[in-house]
Amino acid sequence: MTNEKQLVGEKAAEFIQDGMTVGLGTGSTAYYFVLALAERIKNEGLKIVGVPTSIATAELAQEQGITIRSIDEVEQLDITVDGTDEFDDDLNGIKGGGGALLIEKIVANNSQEIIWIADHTKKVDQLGAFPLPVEVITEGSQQLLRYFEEKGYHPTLRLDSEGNPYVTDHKHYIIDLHLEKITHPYDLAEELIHLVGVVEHGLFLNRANKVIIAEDDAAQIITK
Ligand SMILES: O=C[C@H](O)[C@H](O)[C@H](O)COP(=O)(O)O
Repeated sequence: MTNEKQLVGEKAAEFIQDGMTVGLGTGSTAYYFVLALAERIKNEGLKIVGVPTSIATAELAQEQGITIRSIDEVEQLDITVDGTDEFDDDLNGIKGGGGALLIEKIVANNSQEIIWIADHTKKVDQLGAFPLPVEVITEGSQQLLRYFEEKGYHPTLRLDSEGNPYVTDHKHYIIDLHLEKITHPYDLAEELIHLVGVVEHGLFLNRANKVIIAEDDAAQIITK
């Protein structure tokens, strides 16, 4: 059986050119991109700088011998390759299932081109079946949970494998909103970002330029 995540990760690595500064996404699909990029660096002598979007990706990139810099050590990025939890026909998406949405969004905002890589399950007609992650500061998180409950957003505080609140790389909590259908993503994004205590949310709207998706055992490129 085809490993779809590996297929699209390897395809995305073909888009990287010598001399580029490259945003390195987070998650089980981005993992394969990082491995494929490291292969190209070893085999072809590409000189690239990677900007990781999480501690986990920074560690992986270092293990693989990729030169890394933080987002504050580069002026801007040529390209970012990242996974996604869902995306629709407009290439709007939900990200943050792996808890890395904050730096992923900062890196995305400073990238000239953004490619998402996805197995076939990630394409949806309407966003929302995947719980929408909202990164919040720890203090006041109970109040935000109550607010979301009252709004009918069906919030849950994300827990780690031991049942404790999940803590992000930047020491925040994540509240997942179980919305099922997001009919007005731009309005929701606007509401969330203005709530005091919310650091960032996982709606990535009008950001990706391309999605590489696995369909029928082949990598298909969807361009905006
Ligand atoms: O926080 C995690 C990121 O947004 C990931 O890119 C997203 O969750 C997709 O991850 P995966 O490729 O593991 O499904």
